[in-house]
Amino acid sequence: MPKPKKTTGVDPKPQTRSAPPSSNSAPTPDWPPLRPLLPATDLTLEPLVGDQIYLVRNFLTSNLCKTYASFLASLPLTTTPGKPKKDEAVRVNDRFQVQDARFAETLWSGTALKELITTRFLDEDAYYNEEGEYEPLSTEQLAQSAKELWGGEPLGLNPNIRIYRYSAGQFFAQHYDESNSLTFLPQSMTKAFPARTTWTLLIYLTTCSGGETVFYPEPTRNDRNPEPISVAPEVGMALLHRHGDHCMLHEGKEVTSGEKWVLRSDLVVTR
Ligand SMILES: O=C(O)CCC(=O)C(=O)O
Ligand SMILES: [Fe+2]
Repeated sequence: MPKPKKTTGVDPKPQTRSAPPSSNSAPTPDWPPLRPLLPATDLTLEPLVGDQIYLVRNFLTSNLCKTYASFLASLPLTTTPGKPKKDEAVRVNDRFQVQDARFAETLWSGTALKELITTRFLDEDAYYNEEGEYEPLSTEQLAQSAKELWGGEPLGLNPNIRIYRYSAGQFFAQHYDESNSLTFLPQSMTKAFPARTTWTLLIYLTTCSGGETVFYPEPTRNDRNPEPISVAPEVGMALLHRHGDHCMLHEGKEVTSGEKWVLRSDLVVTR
């Protein structure tokens, strides 16, 4: 098997809310409003592999996904070449990329994501002491746990928004996602932070045949031949996986029928 590659395609230039769009980026789309949504209280961050992969089912409603898939089809998507540049993973899909800090902020705080990531990321067990009694965490304890899980204090989402459409025959070969450094200005603050991305966010807008995102755990002494972990796209499901130094090898399997639409960003935390 050829050595898996790192992906690029992430604009490493620092971006802030007030930064003018860079000349090589597309004009920001007139995104449909993110409604209807389920109330945040109906959603959970479900650990698929603790500390590595989390799912949020029904993160976007199926009506909203339909609206988005047809809206996104009107954007100028470009087919990535089958022959990648040196050191890039083979990736064959249609893609659209834009720097849009405002949309990234809406996706963060206009949905359940911010709440799930900053306050509702712990397992039930974390709230029970050794005697089995319920013991709420202090604000400081919660912030410390968030920092440990997310690799820093969560600030928001990467303004670098990527849209993928995979039709039958298209795929994204095995690779690791890289962490990127950026300067980040959260909506509610006046000061920009040195920041970096630590987790990949994928939001599936459709289902299809094939097209699973498959993760390959590293063999360990206890498990020399771990089973791959396969996630089949579900309408409106969000997937978060750790990237950078602790990224699991993964791929987007070939779509065999239908279309797989994915919206991608990354979690941004303090550096
Ligand atoms: O489309 C997928 O299932 C995987 C996408 C991916 O790995 C990426 O965007 O880096
Ligand atoms: Fe990836």
